[in-house]
Amino acid sequence: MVNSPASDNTTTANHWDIFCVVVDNYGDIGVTWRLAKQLVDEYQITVNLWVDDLHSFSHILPQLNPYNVRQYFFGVNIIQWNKDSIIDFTPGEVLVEAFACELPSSIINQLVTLKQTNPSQVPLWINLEYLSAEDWVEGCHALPSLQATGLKKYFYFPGFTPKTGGLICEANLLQQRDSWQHNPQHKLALFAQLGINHIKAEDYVMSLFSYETDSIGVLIDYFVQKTKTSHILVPQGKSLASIAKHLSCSVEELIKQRHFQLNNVHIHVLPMTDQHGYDRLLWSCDFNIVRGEDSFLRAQWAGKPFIWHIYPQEDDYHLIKLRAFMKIYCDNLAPEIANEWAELNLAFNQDDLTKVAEHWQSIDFQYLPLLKHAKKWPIDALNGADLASRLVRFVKNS
Ligand SMILES: Cc1cn([C@H]2C[C@H](O)[C@@H](COP(=O)(O)OP(=O)(O)O[C@H]3O[C@@H](C)[C@H](O)[C@@H](O)[C@H]3O)O2)c(=O)[nH]c1=O
Repeated sequence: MVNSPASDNTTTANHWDIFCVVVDNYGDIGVTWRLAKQLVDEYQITVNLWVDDLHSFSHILPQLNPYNVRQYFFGVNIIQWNKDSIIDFTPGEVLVEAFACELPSSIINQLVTLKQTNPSQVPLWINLEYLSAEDWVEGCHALPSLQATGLKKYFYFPGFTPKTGGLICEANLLQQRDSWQHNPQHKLALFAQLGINHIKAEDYVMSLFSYETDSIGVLIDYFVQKTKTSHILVPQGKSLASIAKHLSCSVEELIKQRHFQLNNVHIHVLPMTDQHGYDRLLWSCDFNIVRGEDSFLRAQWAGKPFIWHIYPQEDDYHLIKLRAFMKIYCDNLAPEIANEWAELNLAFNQDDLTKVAEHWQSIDFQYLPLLKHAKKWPIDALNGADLASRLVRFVKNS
């Protein structure tokens, strides 16, 4: 990490600006932060990452000072913004508006003026959309939309097929994961670093980063009945409320005590770490429960079986997205395992506790084929090109 502060944002015309509004939780900033780091690291692009909420950001980048308007980490210029604070914006080559966050009118006006005076200098304006495995994504990816101002904005859809914008995955990530998983000492060292010294290499370890759901209690009860020692590692967040409810204690107690034991089950409350640390946590567990968009993808890159607790949307639209993903994930999986895994995910997301218990047990018995599938999946999902490389190519060809 190079740490010399960016003095201002008057970087070369050849820079990219990424704008992010933190709607909720960490997914919006999580995705844009990964993309910004990768564009710098692998494509030597100068990137300004404009973020409205540095407090949320600091949960996944602990070195960040939430009160500093401009700072520089991993080669990325991080700039705090709100509609009124943008006075010295210099357009670069590309302007990424993440997840339809609205750009300030001052910037739009600047682009309109540029179009009139120097059209070749107008940055390529891209709206980076949320990830979905639905079929319609292919047809909408990379379409331009003419704005009332005469400017053109392109819709960039990440996705799981060659005709979409791809998936964020750094060039060497899967090799790094393989060498990490090759030696069990890596995971034990990580657990020790997180303050847990008594996990043995053969223990069953699950990470849990979900929204609130009573399904978690069902899984705890399942592990309690088993003779094998299990550890549930819970980064501090929304899952704790459900654990506290199940254990009839308070979230504060969980956070204070950090370790709870029920028979052979150990529940450990972890601090949130940076993304690098979180990836390694996912690589180190036998099973991961993840959520939202970014941790969902990182669980896939971990090559381990997982449950996706999808971000809830109005009219249960999220279940359509969940089904679309499961359909492609299960494509090369034996139908009886695929069915159990899909039913488990549906039940978990719908708080259907009886079905969670039933399908979790089946999945537990089918762990090895599911693991084999999870290991192979990233190559199928990436289709030869990750999101950053497709995005850079898209910019070059536009
Ligand atoms: C637990 C943990 C997570 N993280 C990171 C991983 C991810 O980048 C980020 C979590 O983001 P997600 O997994 O996407 O889940 P999320 O629930 O935090 O974010 C959600 O926000 C909503 C507004 C969006 O609509 C959703 O699609 C989704 O993005 O936090 C760490 O860096 N360290 C940690 O210790």
